[in-house]
Amino acid sequence: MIGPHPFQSVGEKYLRALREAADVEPLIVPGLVPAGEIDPWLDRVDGVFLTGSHSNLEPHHYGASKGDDDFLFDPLRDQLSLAVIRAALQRRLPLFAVCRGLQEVNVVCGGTLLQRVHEQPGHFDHREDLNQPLDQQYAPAHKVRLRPGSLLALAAAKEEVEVNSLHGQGIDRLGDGLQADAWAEDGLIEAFSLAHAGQYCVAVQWHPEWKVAENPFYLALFEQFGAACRQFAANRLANSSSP
Ligand SMILES: N[C@@H](CCC(=O)NCCCC(=O)O)C(=O)O
Repeated sequence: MIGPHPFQSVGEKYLRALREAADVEPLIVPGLVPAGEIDPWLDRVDGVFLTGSHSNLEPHHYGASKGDDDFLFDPLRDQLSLAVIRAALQRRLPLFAVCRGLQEVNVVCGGTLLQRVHEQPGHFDHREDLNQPLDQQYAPAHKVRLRPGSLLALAAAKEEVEVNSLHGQGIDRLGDGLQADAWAEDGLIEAFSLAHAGQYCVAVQWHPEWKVAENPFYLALFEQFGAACRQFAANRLANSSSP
């Protein structure tokens, strides 16, 4: 809501990272597009990027009940994202998911979420301090261990990196066909990819779009996504011109 009017918006930092780091041109799909009408949009793109959001997935999407928290929900986002993810997986479209986006892909693949990670025994608080300036909120917050051989480990050129952390929810059960690629020190899965190698799909719980040009690891993640989109576009062209 901006004043009395509802708006649909996307954070500029995501658009900058896509244009300046991935070197792709973002197209913003309105949340009003019904799930059954996304095909014409997906026919025109070479990849899908899912942003973060302060809102949470409605728990019924993963068989859980709403707690008594005053969580912010966004059913339009839910219905659009979940439909786009299903179609992107079916089309083998490159898929890069950040924070809420990771949670959405996990749920589409049959996984579940912890609604309050900080209340789980053995987990620490992964939320940002909203009273701090943005540079502090998006500063490196904890280490993650990267799966050897993963695209993340390739991007980092090492097996442990520090990442920012701005989320109250997280992966409980990892979805079918997904492989964990990063773990926080408290064991929380912080990133995953598809277990099969036939499609670029990287989902991370942190925010690599933040000042992406100043962080070689974050930059490499967007460059990988941009390369995957261009490969998809080249394959599409080759298939369309082959007899
Ligand atoms: N609401 C979910 C996901 C958190 C998230 O995506 N935060 C993004 C903050 C704003 C932004 O940078 O886009 C959770 O709390 O786990």
